[in-house]
Amino acid sequence: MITIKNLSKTIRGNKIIDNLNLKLKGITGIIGPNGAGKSTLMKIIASVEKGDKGSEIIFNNTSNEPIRIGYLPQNFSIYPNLTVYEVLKLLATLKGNFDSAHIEYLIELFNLANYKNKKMKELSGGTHRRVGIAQALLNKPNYLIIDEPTAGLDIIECIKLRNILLTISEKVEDIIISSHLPEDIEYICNHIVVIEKGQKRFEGSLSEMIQRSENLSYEATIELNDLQKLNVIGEIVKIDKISDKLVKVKFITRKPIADHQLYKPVQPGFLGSYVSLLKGEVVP
Ligand SMILES: Nc1ncnc2c1ncn2[C@@H]1O[C@H](COP(=O)(O)OP(=O)(O)OP(=O)(O)O)[C@@H](O)[C@H]1O
Repeated sequence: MITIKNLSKTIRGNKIIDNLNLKLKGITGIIGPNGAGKSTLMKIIASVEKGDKGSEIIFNNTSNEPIRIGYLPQNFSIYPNLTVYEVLKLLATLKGNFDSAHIEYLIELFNLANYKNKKMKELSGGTHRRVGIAQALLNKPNYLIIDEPTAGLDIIECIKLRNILLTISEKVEDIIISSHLPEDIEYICNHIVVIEKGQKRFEGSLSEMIQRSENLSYEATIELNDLQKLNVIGEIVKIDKISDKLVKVKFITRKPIADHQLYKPVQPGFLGSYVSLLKGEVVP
């Protein structure tokens, strides 16, 4: 578990992180809108940056192993003219942990065998991201910090990477993933932190998060032309097209809904709960 106490970060007079207190355990997903402070928080946990005076990050290591942190920054673009193998070898050496068998294991785990001799600048976004996570595992970390694992990836690459992260989770004490994609968090994480404007809006399990916004979520089948009217009643979180004119819409609202023939109460799901939290519909 990683305990974060009174963490603040001020950059040029702006409070980017505002007194965060968190207990991160298992696979934690940090989610929030653009500019919420996720990357800044990840950098501080990875010890790349420091919090303001009085901020504490405590690694509650359950084993006798020394603390080793693996980190994938949001923008991982290094050594464009080196091959995948050369990058892994170089970074392992720099981390003081060159082990060719482990590099081969990571190449296999991340399905990189066909790219071993390709230059970094020749890789697709998905392959690049896989190399990024592989390099974060070079020092056999017990804490893994991955900033936006699926940034810019297509849906198939996203699914592959999520599966790999689940596989890795058995080998490390804690994984912390930040994302602005609800799917990343919903499918991988057992502990969720929602931050906005550097402040905590929620911390807990998926079921606890969903519980917070129960009785706020509804579904209705309406004419496409009526979508704007629904926008006045609540916040639309999902639209499924039924025909050229009809759509099934899921929305959240705190306003009392009388017509339960038209508007049926439904489970909010992760996305509904997340939007409720950001819209201040539920009390954190
Ligand atoms: N070095 C810096 N100097 C000035 N402002 C910064 C710096 N680093 C971050 N910020 C500001 O802090 C805020 C939070 O940035 P951060 O990158 O941590 O957010 P984020 O939640 O990761 O956003 P995104 O999802 O867009 O990546 C933003 O308003 C950003 O402009």
